[in-house]
Amino acid sequence: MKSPITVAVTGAAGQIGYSLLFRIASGSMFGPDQPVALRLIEIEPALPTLNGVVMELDDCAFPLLHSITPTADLNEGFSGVNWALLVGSVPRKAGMERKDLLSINGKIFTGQGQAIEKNAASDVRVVVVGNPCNTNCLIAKSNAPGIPSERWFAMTRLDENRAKSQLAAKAGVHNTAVTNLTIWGNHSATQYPDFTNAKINGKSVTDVISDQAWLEGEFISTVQQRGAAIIKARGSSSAASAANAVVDTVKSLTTPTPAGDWTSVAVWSDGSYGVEKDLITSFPIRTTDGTSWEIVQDLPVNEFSQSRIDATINELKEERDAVKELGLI
Ligand SMILES: NC(=O)c1ccc[n+]([C@@H]2O[C@H](COP(=O)([O-])OP(=O)(O)OC[C@H]3O[C@@H](n4cnc5c(N)ncnc54)[C@H](O)[C@@H]3O)[C@@H](O)[C@H]2O)c1
Repeated sequence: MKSPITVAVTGAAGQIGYSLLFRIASGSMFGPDQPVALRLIEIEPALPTLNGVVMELDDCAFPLLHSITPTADLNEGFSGVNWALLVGSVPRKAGMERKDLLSINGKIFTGQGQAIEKNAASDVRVVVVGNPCNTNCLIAKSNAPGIPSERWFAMTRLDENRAKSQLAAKAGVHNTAVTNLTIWGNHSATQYPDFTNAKINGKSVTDVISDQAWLEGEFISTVQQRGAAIIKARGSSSAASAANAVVDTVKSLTTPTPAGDWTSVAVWSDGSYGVEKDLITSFPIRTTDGTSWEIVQDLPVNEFSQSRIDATINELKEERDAVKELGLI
């Protein structure tokens, strides 16, 4: 038996946590022969609810679940962790400005960044899910300067999965036929799902779907607005699909990418594709060894794509400037 991987999940008593923890504990994230030690981090008032989740995890008798540590103490929660999945954050409420949200959540992610740097294992990798996830990741990373830049990720995989599913439905194929789908930029309504470089059964999407107006219009807006559509339909935000995307994100970062394909995840910009350095931006990413990764280079970016990418990058710059002004980075 392998020795356990230690995984911290913040916001563990929340909606996403309620799906995610059971997927991790069952082996979906790290494989059927990899034991996991879970560190479940919550704010003090949510600990009783978290206790109920722990009881349910116990009741599953998962063979791979090595231990469970529920805690509101960041030092204990991040101690020796190999993966930190930062899901918890405060949702935007009616009347709250984006700046207020950045300020409230910013404070959470400064503290978590510092605690990760102080306590985590030397190989720690961090995936930020709590919104606004790109900028929260930037804040946490800026507060943990000792952790290498390539270990920080923010989640855009749910957007990639949504985009693949929309393209598959339009083309009348199974979603596995859709590959090479990049989400560029911010996980927000400005994100750009790039159909120009995506493929369906190895062919360019634009060769398979001739309805260019749909691709440039409804397809993009459906993906951008999918979160809002789910809130409207369900009365609460996407949770099981978000948890599934966290599983997919970690799996894609820990297993070699299929030849010729890539996945979407927001990473530290090294200036690729003219994106300002240091922004946490979603790019096409691939890994050959499941540890290191690279931004796929030299994809064609036409005028339409460039204008969309510029819009989402501009939003990221505005968020970065706002948190800089607040003294969070
Ligand atoms: N990146 C994505 O694709 C994506 C997709 C869906 C949701 N999200 C985001 O994920 C986050 C969580 O969503 P949810 O539906 O689980 O929300 P939720 O409100 O159900 O749960 C959030 C949990 O976080 C906890 N929390 C708040 N502050 C905390 C802190 N400082 N430390 C630890 N825990 C804390 C809360 O107590 C709560 O239990 C939200 O910000 C949501 O917008 C991101």
